[in-house]
Amino acid sequence: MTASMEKGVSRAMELASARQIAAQSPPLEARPHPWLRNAAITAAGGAVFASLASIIDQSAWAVPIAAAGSATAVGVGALGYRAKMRDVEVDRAIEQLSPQLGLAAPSRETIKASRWDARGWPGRPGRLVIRYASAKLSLDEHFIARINEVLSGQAWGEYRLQKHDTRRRRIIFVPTRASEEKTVEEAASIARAKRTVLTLLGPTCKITKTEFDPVTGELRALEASHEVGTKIAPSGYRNRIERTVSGLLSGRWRAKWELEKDTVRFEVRPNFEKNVWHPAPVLSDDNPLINYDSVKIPYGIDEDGHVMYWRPAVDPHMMLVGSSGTGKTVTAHTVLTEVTANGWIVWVVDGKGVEFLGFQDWPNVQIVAAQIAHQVAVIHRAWQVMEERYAAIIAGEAQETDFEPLVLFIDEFADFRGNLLNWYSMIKGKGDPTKPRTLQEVGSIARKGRTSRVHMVLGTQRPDAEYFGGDMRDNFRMRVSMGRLSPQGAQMMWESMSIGTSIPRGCRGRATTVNDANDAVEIQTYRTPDPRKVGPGDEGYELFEVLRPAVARHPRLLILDPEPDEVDIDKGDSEEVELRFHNYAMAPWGRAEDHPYSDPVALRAKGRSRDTARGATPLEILGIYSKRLPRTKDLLDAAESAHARPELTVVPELLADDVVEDDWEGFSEPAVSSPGDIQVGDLICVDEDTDHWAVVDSDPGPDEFDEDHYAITWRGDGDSEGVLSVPEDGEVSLRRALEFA
Ligand SMILES: Nc1ncnc2c1ncn2[C@@H]1O[C@H](COP(=O)(O)OP(=O)(O)OP(=O)(O)O)[C@@H](O)[C@H]1O
Repeated sequence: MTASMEKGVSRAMELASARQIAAQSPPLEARPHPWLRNAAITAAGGAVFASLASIIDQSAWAVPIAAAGSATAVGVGALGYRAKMRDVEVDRAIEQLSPQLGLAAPSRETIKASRWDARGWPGRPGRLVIRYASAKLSLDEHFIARINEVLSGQAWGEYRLQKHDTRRRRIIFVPTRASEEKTVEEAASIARAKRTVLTLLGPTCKITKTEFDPVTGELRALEASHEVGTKIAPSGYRNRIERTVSGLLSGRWRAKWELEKDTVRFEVRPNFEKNVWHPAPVLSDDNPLINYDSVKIPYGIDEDGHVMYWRPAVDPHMMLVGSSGTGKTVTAHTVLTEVTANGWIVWVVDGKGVEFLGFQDWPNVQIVAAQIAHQVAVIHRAWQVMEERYAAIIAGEAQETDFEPLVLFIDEFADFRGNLLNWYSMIKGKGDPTKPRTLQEVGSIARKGRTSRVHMVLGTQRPDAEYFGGDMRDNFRMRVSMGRLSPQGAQMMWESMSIGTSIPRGCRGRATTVNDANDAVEIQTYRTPDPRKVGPGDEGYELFEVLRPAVARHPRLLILDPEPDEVDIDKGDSEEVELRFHNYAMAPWGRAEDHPYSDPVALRAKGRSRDTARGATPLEILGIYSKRLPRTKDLLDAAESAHARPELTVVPELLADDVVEDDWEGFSEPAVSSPGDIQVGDLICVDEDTDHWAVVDSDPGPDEFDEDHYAITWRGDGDSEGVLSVPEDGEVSLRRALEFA
């Protein structure tokens, strides 16, 4: 990156005002201020009178006269010096105001400062009368604001307009009242804010309102009307304005545009919470037959604290997308705990096999399928429930309100799909279709599930066009994308190359979703502890008490061994019958309490855990575990049922902080690009010295403050953001998402 690129917006603003200051030549000639001479004459006069007193034999008066003379001399000197300082300050204001008043050279006729108050040194004028020559100036509606900005930039505090007499071309400013008085710095920042907004939104812009923090007195919001609706229609332009205003004022600012009304509100952005623990579920009724229509599942909050909800009766299925470590599973756990608190049935297909183990004995979770044969069975049975309910409605034997809702969670759908296809290729028999029916069943639930109250929560790393195209995608209107999306992922998820592409990577659980107004918004998802990983004394543990449903309405279930097809001995079939896909899909189910030896929860309760030392090393898996440690048969024993998961103790996951992420995964090697070629979603180096890279979050466009420059808005990995100004012929170091490189 070139040195000129490091110039940010604030520098552009400084330049803009520097240009004006440069225009104010020549400076005023200093006024004569003989304060030292006057003080000396006064002191000398005192001395003369003191000596005269002695001569005329009144020597008792000599000392008092000498003292009074000295004191008067000091007073004369101080007043004279103060007058000089005041004149210097007024002259400086005159010089700075001349360009605003359209004068080629500053003139002392422009400002008359009077009614000085003695607060501070050398005091401040209680009234400033400003005269201007051309009536044309007053036609510019920013005229007064600009003058006020210059006045606020002096060391006198803040002023307000008292009177503008356009006929006599005279403006009177007085200090703001004590109650509304701001520090010089605050006043300057307010003036700068107004000025920035006026500059960015053009001469038709009017500041209509300002709001201050009642406690600190700081500017909190500023509203404006404008007539540049067409110009600001592209979101990139609005983004640049927002970021420029934010860069110039203290704190993070955002803009709320009312495009139809041609108004905008700039306001201080609330701080986004980084960790929001899942609040206790709010329930009206936990009977699923009664609460069905009203259930809303909260899963996070936006930056203003508004809660985001999934309403299954309105949007039947939910899709959670996000790459590894973004918080997808935590959000799925949030949804699961809410769904079960409402008394709804939950079935889980745990694509990775370990993410939902902690919920195996959670009330109202009937089954957690961790291995592929069971997962196929769970999906098939959910599909069967749907079909039979559907058939019952068609036959007039039932109606929707008769059905208890069932939510099928499929976590890590892409992993599951891959495993399924592999597994199917191994068990597929003669006459079986080329692809397992399971995938069709998922599609079918997505399309028809709502009528029979069979819902899905589907999590996956990326929404692949191959299986989320067309219908399938449209049936998942409730979507959450966790973490930062690639531009292509954003197109798939949000039909926009930019939505969700600039989520800061350093903020776990940060996501994009759609709010009730159907706008895409950034949210912080709730954090729900995982019962498998969080034990007594750990952070979040006490939450289980409020999250765990008080009543288990639905019994835990197990998938039992599949039954082979009946053997036709007459036809000479061998006694060894291979299990086929349909045998697994139709495997019988039973209540967990009736099958303690197949129940992983019961087995775990019996305390069959792996020898920890043995589990810590991969040597055992390689079959070369040290003979010095006794080899136990626990693991094998635990697998006495062919399909029960033998082990629930899993080597702990690395903590998020321990993971050294590859910052550039999915991005190209750095290359040099011209600013006009930069796209939303590119990573650019915003500071060469610190090697600070950030993601571009809107299309680059002309820099309103600097001719022949591009302004590029960016967001960093934390909650930082900014705008980079680059000359049109300058260069930017860039990494592009690989699918676009
Ligand atoms: N909402 C959240 N608030 C705070 N921290 C979170 C949140 N969600 C996730 N995290 C942190 O991020 C870690 C990873 O989350 P999670 O396991 O849900 O990711 P994931 O997207 O499912 O990843 P993977 O696909 O690898 O399982 C969690 O262990 C937790 O420390």
